Amino acid sequence: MSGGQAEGAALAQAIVAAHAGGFTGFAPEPLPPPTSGAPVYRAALAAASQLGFIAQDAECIARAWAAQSVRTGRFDPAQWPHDAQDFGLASRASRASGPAFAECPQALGLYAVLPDAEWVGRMARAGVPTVQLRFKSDDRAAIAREVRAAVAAVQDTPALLFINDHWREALEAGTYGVHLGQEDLDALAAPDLDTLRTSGARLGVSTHGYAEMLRASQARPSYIAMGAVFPTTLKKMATAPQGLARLAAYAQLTRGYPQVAIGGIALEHFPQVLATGVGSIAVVRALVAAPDPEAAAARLLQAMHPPRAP
Ligand SMILES: Cc1ncc(COP(=O)(O)OP(=O)(O)O)c(N)n1
Ligand SMILES: Cc1ncsc1CCOP(=O)(O)O
Ligand SMILES: [Mg+2]
Repeated sequence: MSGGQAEGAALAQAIVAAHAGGFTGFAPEPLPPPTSGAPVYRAALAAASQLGFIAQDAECIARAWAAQSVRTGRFDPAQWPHDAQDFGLASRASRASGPAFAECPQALGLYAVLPDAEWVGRMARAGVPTVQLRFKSDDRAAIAREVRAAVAAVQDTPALLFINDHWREALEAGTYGVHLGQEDLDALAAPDLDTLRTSGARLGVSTHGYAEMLRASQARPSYIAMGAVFPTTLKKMATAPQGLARLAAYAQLTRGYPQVAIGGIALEHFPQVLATGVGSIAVVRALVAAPDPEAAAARLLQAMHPPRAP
């Protein structure tokens, strides 16, 4: 090992030593091919891989760490990068990153993701402030019907309605917003994204790690969803559950956006999830699999807004 390599390995070990206690529970990932020779970049790439970040996220972390050390003029292994500029995360506030989607509340509160319009109406009437129709079907007529029924179901309630996947039907029905996954966003042609944005509909985007957050920010959506935080049986996830420490890091990075945490979140997790700073928690099974969904909604709403200590 050359002197330079030994120095790089020592820097990487210093980062791992400073953060292994926080980012626990992930097996090391293979070291991806480096795209820069900068010593801090290389050390951070090795450290992030050792801490279990997948290649595309390790690359983002390494680049951010190098940018941070240039910006601050020093390298501190304890200072995990959190600055949006160091990551190249597009800001919602700055017009320099392009036009943004319409705003939604910074804190969307309890967010119920629901399989059909009947559930949407039921949870809206139970006082859930944000609801999503996640109706999985290839039948265009059935989709349009269900979207219209969901719009009607929230009409006499203050609930904000997002439609998952079916953005054209959502626009036709004039819903408050649309939720898209990364693949949906990638598949959307630029003119369609413009149509969606100029319609005034809010856009939420799913993310599962740093690289997807940077990608999502390019669209300057109304909110960024992050997960899965914990294991979920509802959906096959391509990435491991991210856990609370990563969620806290993601929330810090994306604090210019309203944030939604999702995935395996149950009542008992609410205090720790809220402590990461996210303004919204999305759940499926905690409501639809509950023996009494209205009572479950009341408990989750209370956990979302715990009374302050006197
Ligand atoms: C609030 C919220 N976050 C994430 C998702 C997941 O959406 P997506 O990635 O589009 O996956 P499907 O739900 O379509 O399977 C969501 N629906 N809501
Ligand atoms: C749709 C979706 N996207 C990421 S996790 C998830 C499912 C969340 O369901 P649950 O709250 O029951 O784990
Ligand atoms: Mg989807």
